[in-house]
Amino acid sequence: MARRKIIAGNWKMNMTPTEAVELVNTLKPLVATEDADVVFCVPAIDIIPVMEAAKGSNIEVGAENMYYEEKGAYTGEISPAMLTDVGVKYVVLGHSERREYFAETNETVNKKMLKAFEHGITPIMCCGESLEQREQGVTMDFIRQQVKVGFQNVTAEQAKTAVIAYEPIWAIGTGKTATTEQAQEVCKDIRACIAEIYDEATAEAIRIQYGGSVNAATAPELFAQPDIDGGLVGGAALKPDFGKIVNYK
Ligand SMILES: O=C(CO)COP(=O)(O)O
Repeated sequence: MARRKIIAGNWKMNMTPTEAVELVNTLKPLVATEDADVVFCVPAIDIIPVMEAAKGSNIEVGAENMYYEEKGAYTGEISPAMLTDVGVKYVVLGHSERREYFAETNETVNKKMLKAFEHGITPIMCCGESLEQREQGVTMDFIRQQVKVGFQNVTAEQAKTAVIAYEPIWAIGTGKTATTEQAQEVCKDIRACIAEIYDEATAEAIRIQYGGSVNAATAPELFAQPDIDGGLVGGAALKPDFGKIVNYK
């Protein structure tokens, strides 16, 4: 069974609601395709205007984060029900920037994963090593731990619908894309890890993206790899180039 590609933009803390609507209007015709799922993961305040602007297009809207409690005294947080209420289908969880600047751990990512599934939101769970870890040769040990803990108590049926984004930290926003071989190797190992936790059928179904300085030039080769099912794109998702990335073939 061929997995459907999923190409997502992670806008990070860019684009005011006004700018967001302009960007969607620019990108809408450029990202039209029937061959892949196209997701714009945007800041919480942009979600509703982006959904309005994207109406009638193939663009799905995702969030960049979410809290794991249902509701209550958690100043500044966004709940899963707030996202589903406006039709959000995806949420990026455990991005390395959230792990680094907002103290997210494998355990909090796991809590968010379970909540996302409970509410029918597809998580895009990020993992990836630092340059130091790569140089020390512990890349896969580190990522396996992120995946194992992140998927704790997630059922095989849920895991089949999940998305994992492999994002080497040293490749994010640096212009230094991992080589195709490096990216394919780790994505293959992540799939093997899922097969160990669950079974072959789950490993075959789960979609694994590569992220880190993906651009229109590198996307075609990366996305042609057997274990890379698309990308999570930062900087280039804010430009017309995102249309070329989506229509990489
Ligand atoms: O972090 C990323 C996507 O989540 C990658 O960002 P860049 O594409 O800007 O390197």
